Amino acid sequence: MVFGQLGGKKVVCLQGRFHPYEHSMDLALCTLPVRVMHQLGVKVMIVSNAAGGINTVLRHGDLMLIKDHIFLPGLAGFSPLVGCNDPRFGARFVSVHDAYDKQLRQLAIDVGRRNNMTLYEGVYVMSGGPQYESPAEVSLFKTVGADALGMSTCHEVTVARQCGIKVLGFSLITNIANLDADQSVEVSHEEVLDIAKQAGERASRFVSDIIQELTI
Ligand SMILES: O=P(O)(O)O[C@H]1O[C@H](CO)[C@@H](O)[C@H]1O
Ligand SMILES: Nc1nc2[nH]cnc2c(=O)[nH]1
Repeated sequence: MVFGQLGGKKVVCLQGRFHPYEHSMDLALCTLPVRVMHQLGVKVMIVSNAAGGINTVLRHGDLMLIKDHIFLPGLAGFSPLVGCNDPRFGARFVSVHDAYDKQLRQLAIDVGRRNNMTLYEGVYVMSGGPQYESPAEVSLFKTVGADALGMSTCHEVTVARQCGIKVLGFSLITNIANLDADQSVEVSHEEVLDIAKQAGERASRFVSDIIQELTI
């Protein structure tokens, strides 16, 4: 965790995140930093991730605001909220209806517009990974309404919502996930890292501009 000030606000920044595929799907462990942030008094969490584009409008380097998510591991019982519930972190049963705060999304859209950025809005689906998806799996996700695909974020957002932290999330599209099994093009982690590196500065400027304008 890095502590500092940005736009007159106190911020804490994670230098990385724990992925369920790195920790045998122990989602309670992977979300510990979110619970620590709650105990520190954090009110707003901004999450970002690298994701494969499913929606055909999405191209390499695009930013997609997350409007909603499909938490596949969570639906299958791998939720950070299973097990004993500690009421210091919120209720046993949690609504994620408004997981990605509408006012924060509007603020991000306004900031993007002022900076002439093209911003998409869509649904992020989290798979367990670490293998990338087969073309048939991507096609399944497309059918159920997903626009972008990754292996993170939903477990962190679920814990944040349980704690009452408001969330803004966006995906950087690092690869086109929507591929044909007969094409020779495939996703690689090198491609993901390369596009993420190129977009780093633009994405961090976007986040700082949003933080400057936060009124919470
Ligand atoms: O979601 P983040 O951590 O940004 O990274 C995404 O990119 C990695 C795969 O290339 C996976 O970890 C996936 O979740
Ligand atoms: N699951 C998944 N995660 C990603 N992270 C970056 N790209 C991808 C992708 O295509 N699929």
